[in-house]
Amino acid sequence: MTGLLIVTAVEVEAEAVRAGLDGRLTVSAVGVGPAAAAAGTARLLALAEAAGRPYQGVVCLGIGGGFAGRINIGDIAIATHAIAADLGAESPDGFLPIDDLGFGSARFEADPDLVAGLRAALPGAAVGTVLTVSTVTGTAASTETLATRFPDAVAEGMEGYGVACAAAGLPFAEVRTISNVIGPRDRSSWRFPAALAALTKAGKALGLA
Ligand SMILES: O=C(O)c1cccc(C(=O)CC[C@H]2O[C@@H](n3cnc4c(=O)[nH]cnc43)[C@H](O)[C@@H]2O)c1
Repeated sequence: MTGLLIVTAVEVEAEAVRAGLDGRLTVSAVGVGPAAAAAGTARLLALAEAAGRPYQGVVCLGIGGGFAGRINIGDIAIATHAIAADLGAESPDGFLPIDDLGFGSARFEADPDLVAGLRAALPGAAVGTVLTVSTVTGTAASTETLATRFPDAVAEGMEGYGVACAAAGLPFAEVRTISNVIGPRDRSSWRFPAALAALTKAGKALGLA
């Protein structure tokens, strides 16, 4: 996969991806959350464009939470869609996404060619929707709500939708490696080494594909 910009939220994730890539693609940490990720990604794309070396696509890579029963810690998730799960309005009848409010869409489809390439390079990966949240899900009630609203969601992270917005029509993909089960907050149960090792594996696959 050539000409891709790979973005992560934090530097430790970027280092894990680079460890698999041998410097063949640019990997940059752009910040935590959809707003920081969108701004950071847009800046990198604009700089490359101004330098006459525009990127051909953007991949958001990082660790994430996984929905129990759908994916396991240390597994890799390839997004078919990046959906901003908390972008909209609450109502007595339930959550209203911005799609229903007439303000655009909370949902981006990942580029089918990039998804196909990733699936071929990472045959053991789970494939499904990856949610973008501004607040890490941390109660049983909100986990149940999200699992019901998004039956095909396998994982959540905090950047995918923002990166997709910044990509502004360029091919976009998102890959999450699972550090924790989504549910009642218990930071001691997060398995960073397993998720970072899976990021290195994903980086290697990207470099070879
Ligand atoms: O403390 C560490 O060693 C460490 C190593 C690598 C990454 C981190 C982060 O805190 C990364 C923050 C990043 O993680 C994503 N994430 C992970 N789990 C979830 C989740 O359950 N729900 C939402 N996001 C999650 C997220 O994209 C953050 O940007 C720490």
